[in-house]
Amino acid sequence: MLRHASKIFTFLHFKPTTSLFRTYCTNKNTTGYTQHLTSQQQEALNAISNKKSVFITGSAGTGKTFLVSIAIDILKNDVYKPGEVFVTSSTGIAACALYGQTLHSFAGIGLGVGHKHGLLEMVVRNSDAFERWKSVRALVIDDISMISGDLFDKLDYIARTLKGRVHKPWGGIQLIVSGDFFQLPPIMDDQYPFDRHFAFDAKCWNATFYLELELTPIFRQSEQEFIDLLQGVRRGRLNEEHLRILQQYCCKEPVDSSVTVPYLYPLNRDVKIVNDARLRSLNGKILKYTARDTGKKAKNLWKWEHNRGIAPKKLELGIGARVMLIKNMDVGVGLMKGATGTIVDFVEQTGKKSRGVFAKCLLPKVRFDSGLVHMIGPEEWHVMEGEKVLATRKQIPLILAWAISVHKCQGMTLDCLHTDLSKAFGDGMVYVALSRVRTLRGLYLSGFDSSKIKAHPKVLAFYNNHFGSKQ
Ligand SMILES: Nc1ncnc2c1ncn2[C@@H]1O[C@H](COP(=O)(O)OP(=O)(O)OP(=O)(O)O)[C@@H](O)[C@H]1O
Repeated sequence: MLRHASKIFTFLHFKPTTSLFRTYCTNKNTTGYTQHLTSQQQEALNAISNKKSVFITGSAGTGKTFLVSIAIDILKNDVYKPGEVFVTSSTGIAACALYGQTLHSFAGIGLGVGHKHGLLEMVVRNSDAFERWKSVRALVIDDISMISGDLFDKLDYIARTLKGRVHKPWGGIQLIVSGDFFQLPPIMDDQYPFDRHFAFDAKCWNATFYLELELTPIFRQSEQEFIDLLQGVRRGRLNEEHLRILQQYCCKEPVDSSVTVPYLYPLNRDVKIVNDARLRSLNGKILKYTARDTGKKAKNLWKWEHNRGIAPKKLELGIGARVMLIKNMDVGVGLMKGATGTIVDFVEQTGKKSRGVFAKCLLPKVRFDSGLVHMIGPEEWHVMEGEKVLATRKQIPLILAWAISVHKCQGMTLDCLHTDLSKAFGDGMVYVALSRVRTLRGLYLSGFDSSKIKAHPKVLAFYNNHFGSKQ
């Protein structure tokens, strides 16, 4: 009781109290969050509310994204004007989750290829991008692991020049950067100088941050042996005990045959083949849902954003289809991103909510694995530029879920998953896949190859040097 009370005490004594309390209440009302902040999370928010640049890292499930969403609220409401805070991510999926845009589209640098002077000229010629750089006072970058050090330095150069403060890192813009370098790395490309592959390799990295913080308590998993195993996988170091546990979960079949476990594939191509084949094998009627996209400005840009976002343009569903919810609807009753279930019916829906968007106004009724049966109506996704809505997509918040890609499930928490670790490629992929699942009981492996579990030596060295974390 005392412990609980003191946690609330520290929570309420965080400055600015009003904003955090508002965030907390907002979260509670709309998504059912009821968490209290850890002292590390509070330390980060203290620095952020004092306009310091902060790098937040930590293992999967330590609450990085959760913390960043609170930080955004504080920055927009208590530190700056909403239009001075820009929220970005390396991928459209993560950007949509935080109601932001990709870093590339914020910056107005196209693919970001070429010399920094050329990119600066590109920004100056683009009045919208130029205006964004002029207005931005705080820039949030989530999922930093997929941004290269080369790009990080180029953006620092653009910021210094456009802000007219060439001696200040990022021209004095406050940076809130989060991510885990042990997860998916930047796509290898000849254009990146090898010595500046990771963002932490950037020449400006050390000068940029006032605080670099590694969050340690893990919230997604609670079994200690699973947490230890995941830490081993994260660092590419598996001991005999970890290998024995993975072996034990290899080729295990679901005990309850009525439970269908989603299969995680590294490649989208494989995901589509499996889902299409399974949908057609149901031999039932297939209903097609086409998303309604709106937004006048930068049509190509938002199409590009959405295509990397999570709501599909075209969605095919049928009775018996395995589906996954891709948006938090009501966390309190279990309608959260990542919840899986089966379509049991289609229900005719008249009225405003479904008008004109979906074929025959039939909405899917899903029996979730939790037992909850719920009709799923359309939801909206926005591509934001600061406070401005650039584009909106309206679609049923479901995807077929016999198979899912590792990239699509990033940031998600799953009750169970099936994967073949021997097919993984690249650093971090095995770790991202395994760390989605809450418990070892929910893990089904059809193979694993211990040589595929590896961490990049530079990433290991970065964490050892910066955080002294050698666990
Ligand atoms: N202080 C806290 N107390 C309790 N739960 C928390 C706390 N902070 C975060 N969580 C919960 O932990 C879970 C994981 O958080 P989140 O998705 O933000 O982790 P993450 O570090 O971004 O993970 P990943 O790297 O896999 O994307 C969420 O359900 C979140 O609500």
